[in-house]
Amino acid sequence: MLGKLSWSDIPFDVPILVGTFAGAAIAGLAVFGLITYYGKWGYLWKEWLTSVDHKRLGVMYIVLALVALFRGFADAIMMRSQLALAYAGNPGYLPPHHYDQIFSAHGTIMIFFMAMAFMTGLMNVIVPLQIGARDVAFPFLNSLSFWMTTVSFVLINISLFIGEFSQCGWLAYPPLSETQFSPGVGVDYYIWAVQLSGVGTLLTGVNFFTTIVKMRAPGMTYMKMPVFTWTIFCTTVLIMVAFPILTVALGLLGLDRYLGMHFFTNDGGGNQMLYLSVIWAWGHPEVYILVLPAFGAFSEITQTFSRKPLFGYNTMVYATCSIMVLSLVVWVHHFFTMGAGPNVNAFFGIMTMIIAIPTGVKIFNWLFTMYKGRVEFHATMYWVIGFMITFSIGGMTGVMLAIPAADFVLHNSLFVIAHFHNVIIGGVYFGYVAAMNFWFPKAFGFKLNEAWGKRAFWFWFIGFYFAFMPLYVLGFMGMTRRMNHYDNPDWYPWMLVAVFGAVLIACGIVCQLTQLYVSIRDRNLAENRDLTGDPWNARTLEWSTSSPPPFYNFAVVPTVHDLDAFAHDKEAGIDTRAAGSVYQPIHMPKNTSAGFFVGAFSLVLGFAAIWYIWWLAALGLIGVIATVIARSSNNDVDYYVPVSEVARIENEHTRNLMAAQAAE
Ligand code: HEA
Ligand code: HEM
Ligand SMILES: [Cu+2]
Repeated sequence: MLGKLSWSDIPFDVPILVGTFAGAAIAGLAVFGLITYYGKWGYLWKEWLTSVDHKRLGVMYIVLALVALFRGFADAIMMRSQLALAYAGNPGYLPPHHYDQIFSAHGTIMIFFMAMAFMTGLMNVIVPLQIGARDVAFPFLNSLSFWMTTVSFVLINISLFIGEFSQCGWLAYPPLSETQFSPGVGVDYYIWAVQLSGVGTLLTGVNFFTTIVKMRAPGMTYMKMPVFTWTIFCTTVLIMVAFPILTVALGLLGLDRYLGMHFFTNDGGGNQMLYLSVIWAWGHPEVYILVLPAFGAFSEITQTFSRKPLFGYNTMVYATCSIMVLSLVVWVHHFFTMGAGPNVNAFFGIMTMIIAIPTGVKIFNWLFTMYKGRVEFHATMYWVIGFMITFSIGGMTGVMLAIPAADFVLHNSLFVIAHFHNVIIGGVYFGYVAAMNFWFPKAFGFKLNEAWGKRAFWFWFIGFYFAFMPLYVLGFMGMTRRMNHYDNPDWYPWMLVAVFGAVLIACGIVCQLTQLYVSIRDRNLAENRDLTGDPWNARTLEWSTSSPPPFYNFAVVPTVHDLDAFAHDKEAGIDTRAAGSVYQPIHMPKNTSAGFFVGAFSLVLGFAAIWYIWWLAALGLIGVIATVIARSSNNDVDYYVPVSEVARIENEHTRNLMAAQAAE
């Protein structure tokens, strides 16, 4: 009846998990109780959970990302403290099978649910506004993508309390991940969670690609598109090229596990090396999917806070496109040691090193943008400057790894771990946090507190160096990755430094939470409110509408005359909002619960398939198909906002604008 599921799969004997479960249950009940107490269920359901508004979906993605950050960081601090203890005969507090699940969950969650969700959230909030559109091309699909991502994250968290998670690292290499060596449900949890979220990401890629190609405001040619939109454009291309590869790789692994096929086993004619090639053909573009939007955010922020147009817009665009193309031809650098031969390794090594050129172009463009600018050292700029320093170091160590001969020594060592946290934290995470500080007033109408933002920055920045520089040293000393205990006394002091760094990062996260709390508390103070819609005197279209923007974004679709459309209009004295002009009724999509239900049924399908509960899996699948049919046969999906409503909202914004001007 319940497939493989039985009481013994609930880990009552692991105190950490029971404690976590109790904590999560209490927190969940508290949230549930508060929403019920304040009678907010209706509001939450109608305005948020069933919303197809890109801005709201974006905010929900970022909330998901922050939750994933806590979960991923909890795993990280457990690994760091284990390795600060588990030395010279002391086994530490995490048995190997648990430790292995932790690094696998940490990597999977941080990449798929922290970084990807954060990035998708940012593109949702910003891109349609930046190109002068009223929504994305396929609003319902957007909601569906969000729910696919969310249920996948739920699925991973279920694995904490029912069964186990994969012990095979964030990419589940066979043969370890085959049934023979991983007979439990851990790898199946991994496969289903990543597959479902991958579907969501692919749909997002198609959606935003179409949006950018088809829905730019009149006059916005490709070379007048804001840099952030350019980076998202390249990211969506990479998503459309790379994510199907991931789906196939995991699909084949799933066939091996579920139907006893032999794609990646050594017997029966399969070959595990094939898996490495396929998974990295997705995996390497994936890291650029994450970092390109961060580059876009840095470009917007640097030009705004340097009070200058971006230095070298054209080269920035060409550099982004070259990185996009090059990132598709370097994947073999992840398995130089596999034995493809010196010629193959040389080709991929050289291609990898070439990426340093367009990336360097970008770094120098940002520096020249700041050069002779009136740089305002706003909290947001701290993250940008911290990024330029940290990312350059991480990029250089990447170039070291790109030398096949050097990689033969460094592969699988902590040097690699140090390299990629160096680029991911210094590049991706710093970029997203900078973007959040920058665009927060646009999304909510008030600014984030600067003092706490700076404190968060310093903790993260210094904490990063303490936590990860020791790993470079340890890598040179020969310490391999994914170790759960060791005996070498020379390694021990460096591990203590690393755990100290992780504690500093924890303080950084606490400061970020405090920043959010303080900003929400003080949101009505005059200095925090953004009544103008343009708090930073910025250059692109999203700042030309109110903060937060009305649900239709623009009452009158703006016409673009130049690069940095809004800056141009401000200088030319053009009233971008065309206030007083005759409004037209606005065509908008209606909210729908279909995305939520497809997500919910997918969760049932995934969970049931993991546990071999086939009748339930069938029900889940039928639910998905039925919801899709119901949605497709529903013609009542859109409506027109009447002119009177538009005029009311716009007049209110005009009043705010005038009040703000009078206050100045
Ligand atoms: C956002 C994520 C991100 C980014 C941007 C990068 C960027 C780069 N990465 Fe990294 N990498 C990862 C994430 C990332 N990587 C991950 C997650 C792994 C490991 C996964 C795993 O095994 O689990 C990995 C692993 C990895 C390996 C495999 C190591 C191994 O397993 O043995 C290699 C080898 O070539 C490599 C190389 C590079 C290079 C050359 C760059 C370049 O793009 C860097 C370019 C940037 C600069 C060089 C700095 C700025 C430039 C200048 C200031 C100009 C002057 C510089 C020069 C002339 C050198 N990376
Ligand atoms: C916030 C601070 C962070 C700390 C302290 C931290 C710490 C760690 C540690 C200790 C490991 C295991 C190293 C080993 O194999 O011995 C690890 C692995 C990893 N981390 Fe992080 N990490 C952090 C943030 C991140 C972020 C933000 C990401 C990605 C967005 C990330 C992605 C990964 C990945 C992909 C792995 C590899 C997992 C595997 O081996 O399969 N980490 N991290
Ligand atoms: Cu790579």
